[in-house]
Amino acid sequence: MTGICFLAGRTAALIPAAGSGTRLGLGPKAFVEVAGKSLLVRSVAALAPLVDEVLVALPEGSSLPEGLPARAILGGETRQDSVRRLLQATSADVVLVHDAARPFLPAHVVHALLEAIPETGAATVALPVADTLVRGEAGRWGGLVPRESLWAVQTPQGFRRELLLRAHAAARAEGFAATDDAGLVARLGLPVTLVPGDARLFKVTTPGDLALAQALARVWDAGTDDA
Ligand SMILES: Nc1ccn([C@@H]2O[C@H](COP(=O)(O)OP(=O)(O)OP(=O)(O)O)[C@@H](O)[C@H]2O)c(=O)n1
Ligand SMILES: C[C@](O)(CO)[C@H](O)COP(=O)(O)O
Repeated sequence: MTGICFLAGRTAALIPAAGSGTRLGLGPKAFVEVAGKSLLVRSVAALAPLVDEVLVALPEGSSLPEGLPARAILGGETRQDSVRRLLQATSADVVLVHDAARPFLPAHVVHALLEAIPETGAATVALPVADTLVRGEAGRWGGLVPRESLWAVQTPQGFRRELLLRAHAAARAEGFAATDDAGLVARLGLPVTLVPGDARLFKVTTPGDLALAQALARVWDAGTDDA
């Protein structure tokens, strides 16, 4: 396999990029550009050197930019559907699922994730919560939520492919929907390793996130941050 030598077999990056970007309001989000490069191009470029193949789930009627080192498939109705289709389109032994909407992916995070996968077969990048957390009740302070032991889940998430296929099949059979893939594995009662993530891995979801991404791109593209 390419680059990483502590995992046996082939590794594929699976990039769900078929969302409509409703909260951002600029059309299909993966094609929105930050400093001249789309979120999708940035995510593929971060992963392609570290894996054997890259597969991308796209919205109907769209195609990959020319020259991008990736293969496209048609995405599904939901993120979960898109990831299931991606899983079915590869025979890799290990898969890394990464949101196109998280364009700033440091290589050291991918290395740490790949290193963590063999122990349990399932691992996700996540960040310990740093803010005070509170329940909102009708717009008022409804009570503190202790933040100790709480992590905010990011992507990439890495799995033995067979394990994630099993988790997706079980979820589909039972009509269960989760907002991420590690949650489907955890739901089977199986362990998921948490790998410390990175603040720069935020998901571009709202116009405010896009403004942050434009600012970060200036140092990221100049190579003047510490990634
Ligand atoms: N049917 C879908 C829905 C989402 N995604 C992908 O899953 C990732 C996380 O989804 P999100 O940030 O929610 O993107 P959107 O669904 O595009 O955003 P919104 O919910 O605001 O419409 C994105 O890379 C998105 O393209 C996908 O592949 N297929
Ligand atoms: C997968 C994910 O990015 C982990 O935090 C998140 O759950 C995606 O959520 P979304 O509502 O589909 O953006």
